[in-house]
Amino acid sequence: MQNLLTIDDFHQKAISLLPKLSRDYYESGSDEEKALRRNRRAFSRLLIRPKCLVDVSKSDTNCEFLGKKFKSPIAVAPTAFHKLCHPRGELASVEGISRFGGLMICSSWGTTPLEEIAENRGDATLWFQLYVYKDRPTTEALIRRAENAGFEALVLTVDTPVLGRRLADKRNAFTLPPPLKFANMVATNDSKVHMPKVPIGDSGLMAYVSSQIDQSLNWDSLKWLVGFSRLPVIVKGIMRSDDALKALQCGAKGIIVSNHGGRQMDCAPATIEALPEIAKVAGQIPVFLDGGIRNGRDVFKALALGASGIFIGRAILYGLTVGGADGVERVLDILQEEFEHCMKLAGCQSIADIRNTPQIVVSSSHYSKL
Ligand SMILES: Cc1cc2nc3c(=O)[nH]c(=O)nc-3n(C[C@H](O)[C@H](O)[C@H](O)COP(=O)(O)O)c2cc1C
Ligand SMILES: CCCCCCC(=O)C(=O)O
Repeated sequence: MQNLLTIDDFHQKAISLLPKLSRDYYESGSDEEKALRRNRRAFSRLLIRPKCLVDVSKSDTNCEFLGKKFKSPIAVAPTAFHKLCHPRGELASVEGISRFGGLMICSSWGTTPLEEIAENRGDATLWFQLYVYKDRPTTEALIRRAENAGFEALVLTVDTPVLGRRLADKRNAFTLPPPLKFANMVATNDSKVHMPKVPIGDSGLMAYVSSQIDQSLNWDSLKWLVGFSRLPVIVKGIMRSDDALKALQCGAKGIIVSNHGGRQMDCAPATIEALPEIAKVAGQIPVFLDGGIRNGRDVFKALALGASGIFIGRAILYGLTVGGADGVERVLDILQEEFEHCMKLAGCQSIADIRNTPQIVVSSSHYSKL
C-alpha cells in the first residue's frame, strides 16, 4: 500500500480488485448520476484564499461532538454490507477506525451484528444508523440493542422513503451473495434477514426496501424516536434549512447534510452547496456534511462553510477493499495529513480559525472578472 498516496489511488486500486456486483453497488449513484458528479464538482469550484505570516508550527485539529473530544473532524459515514468487499467486513473497519481514534457510524444493514462490532470497538466511538422498519417492534428492538451495546448516538437516515434507482444494480439483479445477510435481523424472520433474489432488470435491495421500510416516516416519527431513544438523535439526509429547523424543533441533537452520496434524489444539489444555508440556522447543534469528500482540502472547505465535522462513505470502502483494517487506517491518515497540510498552507491554526476567517473559502466565480 506504500505507493498509494491519495484516496484516488485507493479508489483506482479498489476498482481493480472488486467483483462487478460489489463495485457497481459501491460506485453507483441514482438515475443519471448527476448528484454523484455534482458532489465532486462543487468542491472543485471552491477556492481557498490563504492567509500568510501566521505561526502554524502547531496546528490543532481537535474538536468536540456531543460533549466528546476527537483529534480530528474526519469521521466515518454509515455504509451497508462491508463483507461485500472484505471477509472481515465491519470488524476490519472498526479496527482501522479504532487505530485512528475515530468515530464510526454503523449501518443498520451491516453484515456483522452490532454487538460484535461494539465488543471490538477498541478506541473507536460508535454511533448507530437507523432505518425504520414498517414493523415498529423490529425498529424498537434495534434501538434498544444499540443502546445496550454502548453506541453513543442514533443517526436517523431520512432521505430513503424509497430506494434511489441505481441502474447498475438493476442490470446486475443485485442481491447479497450467500452467506451474507442482514446480520442485525433475527434469524427467525427470513424476509428480513435475506435480500430477495430478483430477475435481471430488478434490484434485490430495492425490493427489500419497498417490502420492509416505512414510507410513512414523518416529523411525528422523529418526535417519537427522540422520546423513545435514550441516546441523542442525529438526523442524516437534511438538504434544506427549513427541514433543519424542524429537526431542531423535534429535538435532534445534530444534523448531517447529506444527499446519500448521490444515491437518492438525482436532481439534488451538492451537499457543499446546501451546507451554508443549513449551518446558518442550526444554532448550537453541530452540522456535519458528507458527500464527495476525497481529500483534505475538501475537509477544509466544508469546515470553512460551516460544518462542525465531515463523514466519508466510499473512501473507507476503498481502504477496506485494498487493505482491510490497515487500508481503513491509511485512508483516514491520508485525509488527516492532507487536512493538516492544507490548514498550514492556508494560515489557519485551528478549526475555530478556519470557521472564523471571513472568505477563507470562496466560489471560483469570486475571481471571474479576471
Ligand atoms: C455502498 C454504500 C452504502 C451505503 N449505505 C448506507 C447506509 O446503510 N445507511 C446510510 O444512512 N447511508 C448509507 N450510505 C450513504 C453514506 O452514509 C454517505 O451518505 C455517502 O456515502 C457519502 O458520500 P461519499 O461516498 O461520496 O463519501 C451508503 C453509501 C454507499 C456508497
Ligand atoms: C432504506 C434505504 C436502504 C438503503 C440501503 C443501503 C444504502 O443506504 C445504500 O445502498 O445507499
